[in-house]
Amino acid sequence: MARPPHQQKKQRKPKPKAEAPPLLRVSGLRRRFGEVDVLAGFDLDVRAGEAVALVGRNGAGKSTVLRCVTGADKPTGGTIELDGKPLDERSEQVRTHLAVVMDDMDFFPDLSVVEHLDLFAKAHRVADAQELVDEVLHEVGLIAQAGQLPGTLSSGQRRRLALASAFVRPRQLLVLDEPEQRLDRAGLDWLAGRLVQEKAQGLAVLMASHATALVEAVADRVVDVGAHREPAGREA
Ligand SMILES: Nc1ncnc2c1ncn2[C@@H]1O[C@H](COP(=O)(O)OP(=O)(O)OP(=O)(O)O)[C@@H](O)[C@H]1O
Repeated sequence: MARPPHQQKKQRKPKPKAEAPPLLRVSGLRRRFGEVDVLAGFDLDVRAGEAVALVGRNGAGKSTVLRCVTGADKPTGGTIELDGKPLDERSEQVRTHLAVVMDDMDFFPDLSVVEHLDLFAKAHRVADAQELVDEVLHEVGLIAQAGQLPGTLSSGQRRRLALASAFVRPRQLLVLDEPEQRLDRAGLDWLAGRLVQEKAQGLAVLMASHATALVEAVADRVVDVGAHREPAGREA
């Protein structure tokens, strides 16, 4: 039986959700090399749970954006904020937000695969580091190579180690520069699945990529860096 009106629970309309502030906000980013403005006012927002792919021709400036975001390069102008704080603060919070896999990752020549991952996990004070390292080693297919030194790995295995290092540490934003490089078909499928899973867990992904299938599988938004500029050699 229906309750009299004064006893009925009020059906509250759900309040419209204020749009979450972006985890990463890049505003008016400029980077000049010599006489060339590689980036001339680049804007980008990336929200938690979102993947953004930077695409574009060779030399468009994709890695330059990522290098500025990770603090590896210093912009000529503009601002970069991570969780509302200027990136150049390099605060503990900012450092623990970012997991980075760039093109040119170096490894210690005298530390084995498992020692690298242990180092990453323990340096970031991960609880149950050993368990997580073991899980990730299995996941990236490097369990048989756990005791090998980086110099004895194939280039694809080194790429898997670089990716593994991002998955054994805390992170809110994953920055990946052409993560598809040197991965075989199975590796590409695994990576796509893993990045979709990262998003589902509320993490943000920013990657530069030339791999159309990976971009299509993972990215919520695709940003063509330097789309407004002519390819090298065609500029007036
Ligand atoms: N340290 C540097 N000194 C001078 N020029 C640089 C430097 N770093 C990058 N550049 C130039 O900036 C431009 C953009 O380079 P960037 O690596 O960002 O391109 P990209 O879009 O990532 O290209 P690719 O698809 O080939 O990886 C290129 O013309 C490059 O030569």
